[in-house]
Amino acid sequence: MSGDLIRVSEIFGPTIQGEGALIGQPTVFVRTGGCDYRCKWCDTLHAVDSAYRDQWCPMTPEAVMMQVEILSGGQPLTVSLSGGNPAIQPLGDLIDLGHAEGYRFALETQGSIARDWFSTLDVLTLSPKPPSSGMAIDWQKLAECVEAAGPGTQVVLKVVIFDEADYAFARDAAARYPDLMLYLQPGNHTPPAPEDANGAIDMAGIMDRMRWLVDKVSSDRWYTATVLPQLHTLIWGNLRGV
Ligand SMILES: C[S@@+](CC[C@H](N)C(=O)[O-])C[C@H]1O[C@@H](n2cnc3c(N)ncnc32)[C@H](O)[C@@H]1O
Ligand SMILES: Nc1nc2[nH]cc(C(=O)O)c2c(=O)[nH]1
Ligand code: SF4
Ligand SMILES: [Mg+2]
Repeated sequence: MSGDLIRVSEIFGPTIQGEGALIGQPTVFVRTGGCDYRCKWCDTLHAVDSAYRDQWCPMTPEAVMMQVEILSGGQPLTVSLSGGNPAIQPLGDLIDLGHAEGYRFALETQGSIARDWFSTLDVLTLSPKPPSSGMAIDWQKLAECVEAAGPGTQVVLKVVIFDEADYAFARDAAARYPDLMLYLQPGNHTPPAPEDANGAIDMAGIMDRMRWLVDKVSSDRWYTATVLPQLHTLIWGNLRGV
């Protein structure tokens, strides 16, 4: 048995990756519990708020990998590590175990904590939080995450956009990292309450925001940005475990 225990909120799939660089690709999710942020609009509070920690399960890397193998039918695919903030957890051994069996690993984090094992990931999505989140950006920490990933890991940026200030923030992020792909994702202003597993969603409102975002990117001639909705939200709304 190896390493420290990983605090797991849920493991589910296979489903498709609904966001960003790997959108549409089959994946199994490992969602860790606990986060150093409290974004106003977080859509995953059941993996953030410590009121739900009794639902989080400490697991060995071997136990997590066994669950991933059962869900994937033993056929290697990309494992998506999310949270909460998965950077809080000791995930290096899990990544090594999975790699030995042909699995790939993508991780989503806000960029507040850098880990040396970022360099063993296949894809690192950094999602710095814009003003609407109520969180303050630490550009130095984000830079440490990019540096920790190194040349062997594909690093991309993904920014959630609710309003003009968020859009300006995304432009700033793009200017700081002109060589990284940047995904703009319209915010879901109707995120689920943690106790509500099937919450309804204001799809028309999200699509209005998506159109506004496309119009802005087009009229600004911002041709290096990629605008994508949360595909899983379009398909399943706020349903959990998909
Ligand atoms: C739930 S977070 C977990 C990983 C990490 N804590 C982070 O924020 O990147 C996964 C992704 O969902 C995005 N997200 C969270 N709430 C959202 C919302 N209400 N609308 C759109 N995207 C949201 C986050 O910005 C992040 O890119
Ligand atoms: N299908 C699907 N795609 C996702 N992309 C990012 C997710 C997340 O909550 O981190 C997520 C999720 O929960 N489901
Ligand atoms: S950083 Fe991610 S998981 Fe944490 S509160 Fe913000 S959106 Fe939610
Ligand atoms: Mg989500």
